[in-house]
Amino acid sequence: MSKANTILYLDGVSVSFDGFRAINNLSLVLDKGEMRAIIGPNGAGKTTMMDIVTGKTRPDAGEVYFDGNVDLTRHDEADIAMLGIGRKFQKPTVFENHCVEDNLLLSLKGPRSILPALFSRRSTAENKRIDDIFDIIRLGHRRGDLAASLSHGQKQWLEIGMLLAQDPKLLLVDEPVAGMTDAETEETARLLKQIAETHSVIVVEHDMHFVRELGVKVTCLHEGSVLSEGSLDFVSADERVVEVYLGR
Ligand SMILES: Nc1ncnc2c1ncn2[C@@H]1O[C@H](COP(=O)(O)OP(=O)(O)OP(=O)(O)O)[C@@H](O)[C@H]1O
Repeated sequence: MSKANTILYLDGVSVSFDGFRAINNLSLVLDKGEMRAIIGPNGAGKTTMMDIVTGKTRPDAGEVYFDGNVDLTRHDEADIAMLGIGRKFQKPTVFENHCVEDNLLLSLKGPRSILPALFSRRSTAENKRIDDIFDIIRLGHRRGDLAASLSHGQKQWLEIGMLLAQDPKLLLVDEPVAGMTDAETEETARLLKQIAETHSVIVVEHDMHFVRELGVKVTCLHEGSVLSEGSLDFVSADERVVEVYLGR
């Protein structure tokens, strides 16, 4: 298959830990600009797949390409972040003792140290970037408030904003709605759809209501490989998916 229009291309990827195959001949392709939801039972390999993409774990076998022709197996974690892959872990890790706006400023892409980031005059372009991100993460009215005062859901949105500040081409988002209220969950689906208009996104989630709201192609992983892939309706009607995951 051609890698030309892909943002992520995994083929025949395997990795074992102490003889246990966590990822087993995994092939997964994401087109440029696509948002994909990844589902699957605990231990299916979702986190390990993202560890491979971000360079945290090296595959034992297989091809891992980013943005067409960049061989990610030849790059380390720091390189891969610079190349334009941003990852958001499940638990929010914002700078609690800084205000919301400073959290975004500290994350803006480019060589900067903390003090100049906070105290130097900002360029018009930087101000525009920050305003645009505030529009997406729905926190413009909380700019000056301490990050510690945000709700759990708002902290997740702020961290998504911090990811956007690094200007990634591909965002990997791990269980963003765990612990959110229903209203926050629905808003998060809208927010990610907005982000997906200009970025490629992979979202790992167990919340099927949220996955339905996203309205994107779904990949169900099981035992380190793709068990089923297609629309949510297609995947949820797959008896194997019901057996190992949805029916539980
Ligand atoms: N560093 C490691 N050393 C040993 N085993 C590991 C390591 N990382 C993952 N595994 C094992 O690999 C398998 C896949 O784990 P992984 O965390 O990728 O699954 P997951 O789909 O993300 O699950 P969850 O939904 O619970 O987060 C599990 O059986 C796990 O115990």
